[in-house]
Amino acid sequence: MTTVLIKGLGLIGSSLALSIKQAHPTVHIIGIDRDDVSLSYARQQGMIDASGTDLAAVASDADVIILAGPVDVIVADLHRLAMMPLKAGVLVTDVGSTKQVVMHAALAIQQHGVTFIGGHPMAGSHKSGVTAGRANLFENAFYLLVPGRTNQAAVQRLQALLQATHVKWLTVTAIQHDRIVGQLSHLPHIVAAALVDQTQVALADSALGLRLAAGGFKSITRIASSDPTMWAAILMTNAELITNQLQGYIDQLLRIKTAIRVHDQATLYEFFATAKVTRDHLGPEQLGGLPNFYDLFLNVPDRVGALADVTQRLAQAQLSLVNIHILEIREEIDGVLQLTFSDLKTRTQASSLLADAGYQIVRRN
Ligand SMILES: NC(=O)c1ccc[n+]([C@@H]2O[C@H](COP(=O)([O-])OP(=O)(O)OC[C@H]3O[C@@H](n4cnc5c(N)ncnc54)[C@H](O)[C@@H]3O)[C@@H](O)[C@H]2O)c1
Ligand SMILES: O=C(O)C(=O)C[C@]1(C(=O)O)C=C[C@@H](O)C=C1
Repeated sequence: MTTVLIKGLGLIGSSLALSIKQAHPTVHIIGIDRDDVSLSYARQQGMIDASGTDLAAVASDADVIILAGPVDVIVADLHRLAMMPLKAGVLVTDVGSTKQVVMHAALAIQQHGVTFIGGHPMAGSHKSGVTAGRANLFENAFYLLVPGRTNQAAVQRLQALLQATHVKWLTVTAIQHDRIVGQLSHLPHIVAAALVDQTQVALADSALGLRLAAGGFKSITRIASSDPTMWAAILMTNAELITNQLQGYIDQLLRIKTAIRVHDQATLYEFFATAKVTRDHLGPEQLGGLPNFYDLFLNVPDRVGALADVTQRLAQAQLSLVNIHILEIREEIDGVLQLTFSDLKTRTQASSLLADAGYQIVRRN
């Protein structure tokens, strides 16, 4: 029997537990968390088979250890694991959002012959905690691996364990990881939080203030609802790269500020036009899109029952869906629904059916 230990049963830890159970129902999962309520919930939901609060008490039982707490906790856990007896052949991995600091902390267990693979599923949510966990959270997302000198067999062992995540595996170095993810994830979280905080202060004297926020403000600031403990740890463990990237962003804002002040229409046009071209090419398929499957993207109105209407129509016509994903739903504005089919014929039939029912097809690929 394989025993998997997951430390940190929040959004990511519980989602991994669910997907492991899906592909390997006989795997014995032990969950560790400092929060007893999360552990009871996870046991009730069948995400885990056993629970504990002390890493030292159960670490030596595990064939695989997944560290899924905030990055600073992952670092501390790696240091503690280096002092504990572990099973021969144990595979240790993490899910932290920064990798250089984690890989450095893993050196101690690696020196004891333990296999460590740095990991980071590039999917998540602004919601945190065990109740937000979903087996399909990572579907279509990139799952970045930093195997270092780990052999390919260990990488394949991890990928087989996490096969039901349906991710796209990608190997990177820790520095590559932190630079790219710093720009694509860490910086945007700072921008979102800064905008919310600054707006709150700027409109504090207005009775309406933030209540008037519409689609634009809400879509750019969704991630400002993320967990502050997790984000403080991320910024502190990727500080140098992020401060440089933040400076690049501040420089860009200052350039635009000047263009606005001097009424430099050409610069302002260029600013928006360049961003539009880049963003338009980052189509929904790059946010998801199962390889070798057939996607249909359609606009859905922001009204109760729209999602149910689409799925019911498909079910009545016996058109099977592989996956359904809401890419964007904004209040009072159409959202985009990604429907994935296993073959072209079904996708073509679904496309005609939904177009006939009045849905606007955005694209097919
Ligand atoms: N949220 C995302 O979008 C996302 C995506 C990819 C990776 N990550 C990374 O995954 C990790 C977990 O993030 P999450 O979103 O699941 O966070 P979360 O807040 O949902 O879960 C963290 C869990 O760890 C537990 N915990 C915290 N400190 C602990 C300690 N000292 N001992 C025992 N348990 C402890 C908490 O009780 C909680 O259940 C973080 O390192 C984060 O950077 C997050
Ligand atoms: O979708 C979200 O809400 C996320 O914030 C997910 C997100 C990100 O895209 O920045 C957040 C942190 C992770 O390390 C990876 C993914």
